[in-house]
Amino acid sequence: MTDAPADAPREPATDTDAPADALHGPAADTDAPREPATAVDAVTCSGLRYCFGGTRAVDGLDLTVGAGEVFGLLGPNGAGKTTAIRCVTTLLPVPRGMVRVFGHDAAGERMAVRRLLGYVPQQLSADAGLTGRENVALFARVFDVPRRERAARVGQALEAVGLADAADRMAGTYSGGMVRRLELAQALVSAPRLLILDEPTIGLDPIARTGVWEHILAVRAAGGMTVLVTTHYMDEAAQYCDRVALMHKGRVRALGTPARLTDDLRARRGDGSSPTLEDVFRDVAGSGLDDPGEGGEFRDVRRTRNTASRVG
Ligand SMILES: Nc1ncnc2c1ncn2[C@@H]1O[C@H](COP(=O)(O)OP(=O)(O)OP(=O)(O)O)[C@@H](O)[C@H]1O
Repeated sequence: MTDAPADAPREPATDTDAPADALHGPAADTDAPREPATAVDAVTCSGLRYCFGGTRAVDGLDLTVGAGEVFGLLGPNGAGKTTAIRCVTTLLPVPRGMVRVFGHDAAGERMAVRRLLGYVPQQLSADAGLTGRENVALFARVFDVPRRERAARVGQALEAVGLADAADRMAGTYSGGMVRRLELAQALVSAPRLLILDEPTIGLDPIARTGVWEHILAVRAAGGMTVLVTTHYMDEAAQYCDRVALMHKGRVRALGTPARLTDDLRARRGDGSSPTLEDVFRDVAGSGLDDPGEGGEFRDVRRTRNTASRVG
C-alpha cells in the first residue's frame, strides 16, 4: 500500500498502547477538569492541553459536542484543530478527565472510545492502487466488522456516499471529490456514533465541496450520528454546522451557532452591516485565514494534503 491509513485509529490495540505519533506528550497540567461530562454528550473537552515540545498546540480547550450535532472546529492553519481532534480520537495521549466520548474517558477507556468513532484524517487515507470497494473492505477488516457482514456493509457505505457505480474502479482514477467521499465510506463502514472529519473539503473545487457536505449531512440524517469537523472554510461552517467553535492559538475564542455569532457581532458593531463568520473570527482573533488550496484529481489531493501534513 502506498498511502496506508496510518493515521486512523485501528484495532488491535490495548488501552496501554502508546499511539504511534505520540512522540512528545501531553502538557504537564495539574488543572482539575472544569466541566464534568454528561453521558449523553458526544464529546466533552475539559481544559484540554497538548504540547509538542515547546509548542502549546492546544491550550485549555473547553467544549461540549451534543449527541447528533454537526459541530465545526474552525480556525486558520496552526490553530490547534487537528491536535484537538487527535486527542479526541485517542491518537494523542491525554490525562484522565480531559476528554470524554459518550461518557468514556479517552485516557482510561481508549478502546471503548475508538469503537465509537470513525475518523477521516487530513492526510490521504485511500490507496490509489486499490478499487473503491477494496479500500472500504480494508477498513472493514481493520475495524473488525464481522466477516459475514462485511460485503453488505461495504456496499452500503459506498452507496451512502454515491460511489456504488464507481466502486470497482481503481481509486487512482477518482476525482478529488470522489476520493474524499471514498474516505468517508471508509470511516462509515464501522457504523460509528461519532464521525470525525479533519478538513474534509480541503483542496476541492466548490462543486466537489458541496457534494462532500451533502453526503456528510445525508449519512448523519440517516444514522443520527454526531459529526465533529475541522475546517478553515468559514462559509462552509456557516452553511452546514449546527454550532461552531472558533479556535486561535490553541484556544476557543468564540462558541455558538453561526447565526448567533454573526448576530452578536452585528449588535456589537451597531452599524447595520451583515457580518459573516469570517468577520466574527477576525473580530475575536484579529487574524486572517489562509488561502484555500486547489485541486481536482487524486494526485492533486495527495499533493495538497501532503503539503499540510507533518511527520510527528
Ligand atoms: N507533530 C507535530 N510536531 C510538532 N509541532 C506540531 C505537530 N503537529 C502540530 N504541531 C504544531 O502545533 C500547532 C497546532 O497545529 P495543528 O495541526 O493542531 O493546527 P491546525 O489548526 O489543525 O492547523 P492545520 O489546518 O494546518 O492542520 C502548530 O503550531 C503546529 O506547528
